[in-house]
Amino acid sequence: MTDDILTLESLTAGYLADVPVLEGVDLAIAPGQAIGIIGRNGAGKSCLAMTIAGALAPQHGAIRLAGEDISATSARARVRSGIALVPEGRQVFAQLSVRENLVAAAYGVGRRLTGSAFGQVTEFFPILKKKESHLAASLSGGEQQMLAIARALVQSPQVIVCDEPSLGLAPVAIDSLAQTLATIRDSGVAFILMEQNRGLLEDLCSSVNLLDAGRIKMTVSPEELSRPEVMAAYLGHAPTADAL
Ligand SMILES: Nc1ncnc2c1ncn2[C@@H]1O[C@H](COP(=O)(O)OP(=O)(O)OP(=O)(O)O)[C@@H](O)[C@H]1O
Repeated sequence: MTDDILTLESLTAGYLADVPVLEGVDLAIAPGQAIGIIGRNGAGKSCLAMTIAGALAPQHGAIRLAGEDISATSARARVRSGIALVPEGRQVFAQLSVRENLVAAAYGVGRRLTGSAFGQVTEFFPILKKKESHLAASLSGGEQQMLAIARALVQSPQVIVCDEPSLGLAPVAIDSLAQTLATIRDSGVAFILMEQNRGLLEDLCSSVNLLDAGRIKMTVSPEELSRPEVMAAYLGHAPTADAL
């Protein structure tokens, strides 16, 4: 028995039956720990996020939450048991207000959004409280990302899987996102970040895994990301000055 909240054991999975994208992935993550996943386009990062969240079923191997094998459970059961997905592209309900988006997320785990839950979550993102009646479509990209994370938080997750949270955000929005995610992590929530932004990985993660053609090719500390051989493995060629 370990203290890890989530473990993946020899996980093989893909979008189509018998066409594996991920092969033999092993990962372990403790409460209050964040780990990063990097990889080229098509390496399988989104496939990994969706398999952990239960949107894709494993073909082989196991996913354990607090030691219990949840590999065969549905996406709905996964989120109820404490695994929340913040999908690539945010996917908030554009034509619902900020508050309605949070009500819908709470409903997804069979709860009403209480005033105190709304207060707790918007403490992390005060702008969402200020804009609670605004349509999600009217929010900036950074605010929509905050809403996507707030939707996960109202589901009281033990693990949040974030697929490319910095995508399309300005540097200042990424800095502010990193600070907030660090506060959430320090409250005991575990994070898996499919992410390309080195600053965000350095601010949040204790280790970073390089996914290459569906396999974990190496695991490094965030500080090691700038090593030429790590960057070359990630990029597939010698690094240039602005890479990663
Ligand atoms: N819906 C799908 N059906 C079948 N194959 C898919 C589907 N989506 C992606 N793939 C394939 O699965 C492989 C992994 O894709 P995936 O999107 O998981 O990688 P990724 O690392 O998230 O890439 P990106 O950084 O471009 O989002 C790729 O070869 C891709 O072409």
